[in-house]
Amino acid sequence: MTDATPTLLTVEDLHVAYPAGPFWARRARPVVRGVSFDVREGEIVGLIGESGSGKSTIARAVAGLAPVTAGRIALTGRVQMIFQDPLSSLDPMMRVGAQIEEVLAIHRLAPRGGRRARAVELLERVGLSADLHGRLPAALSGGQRARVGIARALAAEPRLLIADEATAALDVSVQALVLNLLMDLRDDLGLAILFITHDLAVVRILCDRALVLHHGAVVEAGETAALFAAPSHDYTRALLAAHHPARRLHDRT
Ligand SMILES: Nc1ncnc2c1ncn2[C@@H]1O[C@H](COP(=O)(O)OP(=O)(O)OP(=O)(O)O)[C@@H](O)[C@H]1O
Repeated sequence: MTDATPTLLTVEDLHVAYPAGPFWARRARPVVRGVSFDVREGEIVGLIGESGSGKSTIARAVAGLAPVTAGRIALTGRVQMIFQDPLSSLDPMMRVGAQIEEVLAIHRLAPRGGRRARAVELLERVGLSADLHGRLPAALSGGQRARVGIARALAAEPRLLIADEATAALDVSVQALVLNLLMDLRDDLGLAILFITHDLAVVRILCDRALVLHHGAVVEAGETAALFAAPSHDYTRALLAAHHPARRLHDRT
């Protein structure tokens, strides 16, 4: 990563508020308050923070799916999201290959006659065999479904992937394989990834940089190694301590 690496996503002073209260007294409840960050090509950026801190809302805002009340989002190229539970994001009645081909058709990224071959290529790209093309999602393992979710996202040829707790439901060993796949995709395609997670161990392995969110605001941001080694904000220290009982004991003495 150099200064010349292109920036794919710029978020500036983002504010998001959801409608709240009864219909006769509607008001806006702010959940993201003045968040700014950028993501460069080939960079994996972690978004961490407690439940309800606004991580998914920021992801949805980048994808154009949240009620942005102020700020600016500038995105170069397409963004695709991958979710924790591919069973709910994949169509249970549709064969895996057809779901990938559907994305190719929507984005006009392969001629009708070439879609099947491209879908198989994408399955193989994520480490799945071509014969999964004709299977229904329910016939796959959790790890296979996670890979199909990634293949489907890749079909749109995004430059940025947003992974919202995408590996949280997987066994640790399967999770490691999927994280390796994401790192390979970053290396091979220059894909940037915004990775939302509760799991600080995953952030440490995967992310170049991380942003710590607290009540809808970024309280700390920096390179992952530096952030973990010397957190400067009390909230980050608390977050790290909660995940590292040994550190907490050490800090008490
Ligand atoms: N569609 C919605 N309408 C109203 N409020 C919402 C909506 N989506 C989220 N919220 C609220 O916005 C706040 C931020 O939620 P968000 O899902 O962004 O947090 P998060 O950090 O991703 O949490 P988690 O880690 O639990 O997924 C929460 O208080 C949540 O209840």
